Amino acid sequence: MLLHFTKMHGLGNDFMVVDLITQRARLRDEQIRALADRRFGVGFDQLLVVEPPRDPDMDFRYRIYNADGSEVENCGNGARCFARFVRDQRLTHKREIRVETAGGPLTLVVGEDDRVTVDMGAPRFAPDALPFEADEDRRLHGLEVDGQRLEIGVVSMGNPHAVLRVDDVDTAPVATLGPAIERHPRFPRRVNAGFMQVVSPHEIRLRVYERGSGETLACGTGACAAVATGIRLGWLESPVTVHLPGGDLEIAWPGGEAHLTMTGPAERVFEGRVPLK
Ligand SMILES: N[C@@H](CCC[C@H](N)C(=O)O)C(=O)O
Repeated sequence: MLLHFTKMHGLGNDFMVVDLITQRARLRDEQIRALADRRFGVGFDQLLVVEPPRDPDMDFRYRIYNADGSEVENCGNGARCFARFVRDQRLTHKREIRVETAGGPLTLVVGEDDRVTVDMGAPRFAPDALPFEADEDRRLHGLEVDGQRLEIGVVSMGNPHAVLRVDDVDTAPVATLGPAIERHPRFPRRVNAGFMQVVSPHEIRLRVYERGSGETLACGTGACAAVATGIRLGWLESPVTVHLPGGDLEIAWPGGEAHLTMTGPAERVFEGRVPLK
């Protein structure tokens, strides 16, 4: 069969978006990996799938797969693209859209300027939420990686994140430490690894080595995880502008059990049809 898709991106974190409401398909892991291939396939960091909701209070089910074929709980940049997509495809006319994800419900709000604000829920710092094998429930945890002792924050934004503060993101060893943190045995379901440079209380620079996709130009949940960690540790104050290699996100979090909001762009690139082998 030929699968109709739309290529989109949020700050260069790129997606293949597939509507499985008006077309029928089942995508196996190996098919997702083949489609994700940047030379032989469509090429993307994540595949986003639009499905009918299982919960009648929701508008859609939002499913997310990494380039390695693994299904994941949440994707922040993807959530903004998802909101643009369902409106552009006329699957809804709503500006406030409720979606169910494997990591819990999300609310997506499309502004008049087409920027999308996502209610990302409350960050969860309990190690069991990721999960992370911790000796104690602390704000910073020691982690031995490649013979070095790192101090990391751990936080779930529906999906798991480790956050490491660095002096300069340009020289941070993201390509070597990133995969070592991602697959560290103390993270049994692997983890996304964020490298954060604090510029001022309202501004950070961030690079993220994503679980299942490698380093991306931007990571929405990673930006939320870094800001939540920085505010909890007293390094940052809400709101915070996050400078990622692909552009900027605005993150606000009043603290405690309050929800984080993330605002940024969502761009459509092209549409196509690809054979499903
Ligand atoms: N790009 C994303 C996160 C995608 C999922 C992540 N790689 C995971 O495995 O949890 C974002 O914008 O949040």
